[in-house]
Amino acid sequence: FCQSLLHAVFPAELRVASLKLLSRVFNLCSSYCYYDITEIDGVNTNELYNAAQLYLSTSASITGSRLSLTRATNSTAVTFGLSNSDNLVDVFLGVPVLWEHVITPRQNQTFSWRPLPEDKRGFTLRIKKKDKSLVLDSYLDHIMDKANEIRRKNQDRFLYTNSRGGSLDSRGHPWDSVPFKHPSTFETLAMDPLKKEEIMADLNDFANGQSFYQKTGRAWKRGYLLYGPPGTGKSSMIAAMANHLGYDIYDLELTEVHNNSDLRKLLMKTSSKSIIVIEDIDCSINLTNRKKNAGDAPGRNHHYDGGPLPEMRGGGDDGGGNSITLSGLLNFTDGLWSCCGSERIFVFTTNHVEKLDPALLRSGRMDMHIFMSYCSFPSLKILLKNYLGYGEGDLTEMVLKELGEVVDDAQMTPADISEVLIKNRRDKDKAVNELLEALKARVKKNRANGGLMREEEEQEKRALESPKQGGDELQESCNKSDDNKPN
Ligand SMILES: Nc1ncnc2c1ncn2[C@@H]1O[C@H](COP(=O)(O)OP(=O)(O)OP(=O)(O)O)[C@@H](O)[C@H]1O
Ligand SMILES: [Mg+2]
Repeated sequence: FCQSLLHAVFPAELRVASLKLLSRVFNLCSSYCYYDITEIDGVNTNELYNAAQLYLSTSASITGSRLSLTRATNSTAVTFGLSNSDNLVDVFLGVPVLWEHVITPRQNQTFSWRPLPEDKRGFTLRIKKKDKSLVLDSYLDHIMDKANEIRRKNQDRFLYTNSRGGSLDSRGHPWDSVPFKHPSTFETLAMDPLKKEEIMADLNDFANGQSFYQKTGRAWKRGYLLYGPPGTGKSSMIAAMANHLGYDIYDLELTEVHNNSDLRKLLMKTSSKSIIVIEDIDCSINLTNRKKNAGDAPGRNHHYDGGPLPEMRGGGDDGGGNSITLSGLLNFTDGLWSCCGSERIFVFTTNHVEKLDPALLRSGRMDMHIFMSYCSFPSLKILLKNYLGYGEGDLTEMVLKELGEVVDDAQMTPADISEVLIKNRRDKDKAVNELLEALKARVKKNRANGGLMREEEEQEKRALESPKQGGDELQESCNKSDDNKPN
């Protein structure tokens, strides 16, 4: 009754005006200022709202009395949030900041391009007027940074592929994505611990190196070449890298890319903080022999000889089908286009490093060449721990010595060894015995073959450890093999 009386006595305009006046007087007297951060600003989603929610979720979980819980699609973590009208005090650089979450029902739907949620949500941020500059200068940035960090930690990464052969999806994206849930980590990866440390340090330096790259005028990217026989953990290493840094993976299928401009488009649609992978680079595309096959310039030596890249001399594409060129690929990884977006890692893998064009291996192209070798003794110990739970001291000295003696000469890949261990994982003693047998049998077989394979491996490894000199050596050996070829 009172309300209807009030409505009758005071016309609407007067009511609004008096409310405005009241709030002005209140604002003048108050020593606080308020910021509203609404979920939807006009028709756009307000990123700051989402960030604030995530940011507060870390402190809300400890101090809040009534919390809302959410779990995003594909996320493994639950996020805490403030419920309606709940308050929370956050302290930033010694200054207390009060947050309130306000949810009000949305009044009759106004016209918009997309349906809006039923209620309006927003945070109100209260801070002393004297601390105003602090909020505007650094607190909001701090929230955005922190939220991004939390998001990366919570969210499972995505694995993208371009298997659709260049066609776009409804939103104009050339990449398909699936949640990336590979369990491989540096801890489970069997390789020489020192080398592992080196790679992890390199990755950390890269991820924390924003100012370094800016200062030196370099694009914020890094290239790794992983090479070695099948089953030595190249793909596992890539997964471990992504898990270590919390990056997404773009698995680039070169055979599905039709030309250089498609390649560029794909690159432009990758996000930062990602690893772009080209697996089996020697097989996925025939970069070196392309022109020869097309009948252009017969008899050309297809190895890089210091002049312009082979593909550049021909000029243009070689007609239909797949016409990516080496120069196009290098432009993708190295050129001006490589730095649209930042914080990107390129990883190439190959089983036959000797087949790669030396232009790809030149120093500065791939920053780190990582040889994934056959299982060594330290790697073997990691596998024994992974599969059988054997730690330091669980196996007798004698068994360890025996394993150590044969493992190098056996030249078994970690994949081969895993196979033996998985098969017998219910009976640990049997697993170790069988492994010893398998290793010894391999040693015998290798000795019979004269150990030729191993020598070649070593040579390859030496060639790549000193990239400059390696390039020459490699080219020599390639030329030699060319000479031997029947014409
Ligand atoms: N270094 C390693 N550490 C732990 N597990 C390994 C390692 N190498 C191989 N494996 C195991 O062997 C399997 C095959 O390894 P992976 O796919 O990483 O090899 P790859 O080097 O990529 O082989 P390919 O050259 O054929 O692609 C994996 O499932 C993994 O469990
Ligand atoms: Mg692989």
